[in-house]
Amino acid sequence: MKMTIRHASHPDAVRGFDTEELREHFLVPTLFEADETVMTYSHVDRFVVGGAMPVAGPITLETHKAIGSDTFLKRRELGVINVGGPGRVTVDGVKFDLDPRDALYVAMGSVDVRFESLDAGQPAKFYLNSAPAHARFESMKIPLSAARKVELGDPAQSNERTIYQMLHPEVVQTAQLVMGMTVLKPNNMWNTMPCHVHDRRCEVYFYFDLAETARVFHFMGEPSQTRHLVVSNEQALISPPWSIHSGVGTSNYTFIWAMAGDNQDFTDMDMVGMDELR
Ligand SMILES: O=C(O)C(=O)C[C@H](O)C(=O)CO
Ligand SMILES: [Zn+2]
Repeated sequence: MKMTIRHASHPDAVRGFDTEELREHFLVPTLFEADETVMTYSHVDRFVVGGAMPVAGPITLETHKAIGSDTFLKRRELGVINVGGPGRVTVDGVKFDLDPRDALYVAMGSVDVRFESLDAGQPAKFYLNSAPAHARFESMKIPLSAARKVELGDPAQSNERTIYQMLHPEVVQTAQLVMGMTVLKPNNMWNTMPCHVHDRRCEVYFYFDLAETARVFHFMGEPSQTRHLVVSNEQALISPPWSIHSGVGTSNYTFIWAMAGDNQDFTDMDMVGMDELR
């Protein structure tokens, strides 16, 4: 396992960051390496974001000193969404086959977690989000078709999109993880604008379905001090609770969002008026 540690940042400090510092603190540039688990541990809500891409054989979820337990999920829960070819996750001997875009919730206390691809020519890419848990719920597969679907946006604002709420209290019980996927329709480039902050939860974004030369300009920062990160395909970023999170692409794209914190209420957002943005 490869592990990078990120510390939490105070908004007053971030005001002075240049482009490189912003990227070092908030962008997660690499998630998928063949036959590796690549993880970033953030001290924002102790959120772990990572990827597992099994090619030559299965990958086992290992623990790390940062996790502080003899198994990764002893005091944590895990959300998985497959963004590659067909794959399988085996949790303590129970097999969950995940087609592209399917999700899996893995319960706290699960010990033996293995990731494998079902077609070596088209490896699975398991995008991983983990947060501390206080109780064990049941591991459960959430096929894309079982997600709670919300249609949003307007072609006049270039933001028509479908939100698939996958790890959501109305779909599966979790301790704190909330997770899903937003698919922008063709010719629609904006997500989450008008924007919001939600101080009760952090949010982690993972952008994909982008061509090699396409980019998303992800907006962050305090409403009165906005900054941006230029994001390529299959990169993630950590959005601290005090930050807006919104983006515009050079083409349409898909992203996975995940939240952890004091509540699981998707609608608990503090909307930011357009006249507040600077
Ligand atoms: O497209 C959107 O709008 C979203 O996907 C919103 C995010 O899920 C979000 O910010 C939830 O807090
Ligand atoms: Zn949000």
